[in-house]
Amino acid sequence: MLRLTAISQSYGSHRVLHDVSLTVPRGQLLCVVGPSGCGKSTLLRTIAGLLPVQEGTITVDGTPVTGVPDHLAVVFQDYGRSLLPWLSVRDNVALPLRRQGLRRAERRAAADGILARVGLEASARRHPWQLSGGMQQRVAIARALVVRPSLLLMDEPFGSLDAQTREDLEDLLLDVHRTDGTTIVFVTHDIDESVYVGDRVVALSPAPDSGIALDLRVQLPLERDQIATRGLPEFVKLRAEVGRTVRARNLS
Ligand SMILES: Nc1ncnc2c1ncn2[C@@H]1O[C@H](COP(=O)(O)OP(=O)(O)OP(=O)(O)O)[C@@H](O)[C@H]1O
Repeated sequence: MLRLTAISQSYGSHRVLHDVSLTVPRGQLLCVVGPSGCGKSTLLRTIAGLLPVQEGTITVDGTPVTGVPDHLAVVFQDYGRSLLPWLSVRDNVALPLRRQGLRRAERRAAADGILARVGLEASARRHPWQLSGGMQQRVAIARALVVRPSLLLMDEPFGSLDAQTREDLEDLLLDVHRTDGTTIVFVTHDIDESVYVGDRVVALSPAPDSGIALDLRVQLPLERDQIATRGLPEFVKLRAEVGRTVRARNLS
């Protein structure tokens, strides 16, 4: 379980988060929405231990976060820069396993298993620059999953992909979430996407509030379908509710 208690973060005199408290139960897929500059990435980087906590506390399974937590993986939007171009796809995915002391054959077998999972088994020997953007982001997701993270943080991971690829990766993420029960915090500026993939949607307010404007449970069937789910009255209602809250607070 991830627990944030009274978190406040500033850059100099610019306060970005104020008194944010949030509990994310194990296995939940939480989406964080809000306009550019409201602090979504700051929240994610703070949870990841990449920014020091200035005020408040963050715990993962009861342990305070003081650096990068164990069993954490992060996927950023910029897949192009996150992969090492001189390594094959398989070696990119296997890289995080070096720290776990696994032998080379074990690392490769684990990487191949995850690559099959994300539909890239045929590309294991290729290099990232030989792949499309969507395939590169699949590699980045595979590299995050290979460590079997208990907490997966994603910062607009599909933001720069075309619509079809984006939908495919949303469904891949849902499959991972359902199968592995990984706790996921997923930042997006796309309200539709947040309702489609989320178990829960939290909207952040920009300054001066700099807090949580909305915290909504998504009560949609677990089996989601890009066409059918988006046409459900409940989906339309939730999307409107998030959109109304965001607009009422001038969040987008
Ligand atoms: N390293 C930094 N130094 C100073 N100010 C920063 C830094 N990083 C972010 N900011 C500022 O903090 C605010 C929040 O930024 P943050 O990136 O967390 O927002 P965001 O909601 O993720 O935005 P986006 O959707 O554009 O990625 C912005 O006003 C931004 O300019």
